[in-house]
Amino acid sequence: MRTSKTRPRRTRPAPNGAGDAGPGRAPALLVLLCSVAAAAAAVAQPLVLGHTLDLLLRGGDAGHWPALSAALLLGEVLLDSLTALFTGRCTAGWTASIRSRAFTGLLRGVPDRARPYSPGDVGTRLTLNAADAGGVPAARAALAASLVTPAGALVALAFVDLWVAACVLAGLPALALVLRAFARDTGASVAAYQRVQAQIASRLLEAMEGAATIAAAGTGARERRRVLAPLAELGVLGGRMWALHGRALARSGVLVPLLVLAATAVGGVRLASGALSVGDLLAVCRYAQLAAGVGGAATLLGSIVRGRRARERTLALERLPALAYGTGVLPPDGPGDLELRGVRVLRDGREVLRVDGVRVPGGRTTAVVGRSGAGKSLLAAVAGRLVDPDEGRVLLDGVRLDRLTREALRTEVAFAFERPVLGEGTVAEAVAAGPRRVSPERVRQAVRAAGADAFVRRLPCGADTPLPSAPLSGGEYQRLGLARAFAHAGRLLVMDDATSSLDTATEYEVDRALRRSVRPGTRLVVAHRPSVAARADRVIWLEDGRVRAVAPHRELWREADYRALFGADGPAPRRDHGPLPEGARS
Ligand SMILES: Nc1ncnc2c1ncn2[C@@H]1O[C@H](COP(=O)(O)OP(=O)(O)OP(=O)(O)O)[C@@H](O)[C@H]1O
Repeated sequence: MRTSKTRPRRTRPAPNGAGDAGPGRAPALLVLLCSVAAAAAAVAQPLVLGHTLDLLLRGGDAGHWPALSAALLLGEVLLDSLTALFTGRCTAGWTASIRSRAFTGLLRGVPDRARPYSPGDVGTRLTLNAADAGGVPAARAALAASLVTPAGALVALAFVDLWVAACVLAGLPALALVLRAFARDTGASVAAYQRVQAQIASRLLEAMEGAATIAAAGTGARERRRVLAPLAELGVLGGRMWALHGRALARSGVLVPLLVLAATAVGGVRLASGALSVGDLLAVCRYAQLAAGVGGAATLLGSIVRGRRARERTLALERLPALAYGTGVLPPDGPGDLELRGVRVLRDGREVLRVDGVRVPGGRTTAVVGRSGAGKSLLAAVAGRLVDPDEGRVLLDGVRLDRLTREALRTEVAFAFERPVLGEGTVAEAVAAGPRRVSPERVRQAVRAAGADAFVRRLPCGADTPLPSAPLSGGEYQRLGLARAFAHAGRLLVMDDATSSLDTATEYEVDRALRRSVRPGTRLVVAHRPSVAARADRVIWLEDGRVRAVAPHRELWREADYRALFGADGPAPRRDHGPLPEGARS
């Protein structure tokens, strides 16, 4: 096995896309400012109200004090409304930014590396988790402000009466302990809860995708049990979280009234001794309540803990390894010679592909065959650099693929897949979408070459029919994927089982049209049918991730093992297998 000395550049984490650095500090700062101002108004109120009461009790003119009390009350209401408004904006901004970073990372990531994340899991991360994560900056600002009220209340209390302040201060450590225990215990439960939530979403999505299979097999009840199986664990975890929350609230629910009662008692004694006025007692009771309000931080603390876990989960998608591109370009008018040298692909510590010294001649068609799991799709992905090999190098016209710019790579290498994803635009837009603009004429030509023109004409608005409202069969949809690849064909076209849903006659027609009317170039075709292998100039035969042979189909057909690949037994036929178009063989 030859391995390259200069390893190709490894994957690296995707950089953040432009414009998704988040809404910055401003929205959270606004939340902080408004809530601190509201807290300040709340703290000032008892002092002003107490003083107003004393003035009124004395029967004199209270002057501007009643108006000041009313203004403070109004101001607090207004500031609370502004806090709610800015909290919503801040949360929405951060949610959008976190979601878009994760989404960008997901789209940039090497597709093969995103495989462990099921669609349901990704859906949960991008929706529920992103929303929880987006709430953290506003919750953090609100938490900071929520500490201003008790702290301000304590200072004001000390200003009114030191004895009552000392009494409240003595009770606060117990409340702080309750909060600490809550934050610590909640963290673990929240992480597990989010994991199980994602598990249920994944299973549900799988079941929806396989609805036809489930209906046909009559396994609906079993599937329902499977989807809902993690529900019991979710219930336990949810119960545990609520119990923690409830316990924290219950403890602070006992502590807070006790603290207020103690403060009132001390204030009463001070009133009796003449050290406090009635207005002062009113202020003291209110301040004791505000100071003990530190317990309300438990809810905010819970949101922050939950949001931080959710952020980690969501942004794990941003950190998916992405391909790094070079600055190289391909020599103009190269024939499209592809070469794989010392290529090794490892997954989970296992070698799943090893290809060394294999050349795919330019301008010819090479089929890749092998049993299921032999490594055909991986070879196709490595050949067109959807995945970098862990070792070795792939060269197109003598240039390493990982040294090419993204543009050079994607305009010269086109892919067609078994199950293309074409988006929600019109048929024509779907075919035209790609690394470069293509003319409407080229789109029409590609649609014809893919054998799709007849059914596209029958659509309600022809090629202008939006895909979601186009009643297409699997094979028809597949042909639109082929048309897109044909429209953007460069010097290398990789077709990974891209004609699997076509009947043999249509497949043959598509092959003829491909040779006649699509830009000539190198074709690498993953094939399951002998007819496709027969039409190719050469065949790469893979077995257990290794190349067993590279030769024309007619030569390989002499081997029983090769014939067995296609379910053909018996002795080798004297003539080639499958329909051979003119000029298809060298
Ligand atoms: N991301 C991955 N993680 C783990 N194993 C992987 C990954 N990608 C591919 N493999 C493994 O590599 C082997 C080759 O996979 P590949 O999809 O290339 O097979 P294939 O020949 O195209 O099969 P089929 O004809 O069934 O599509 C399989 O054993 C597969 O499980």
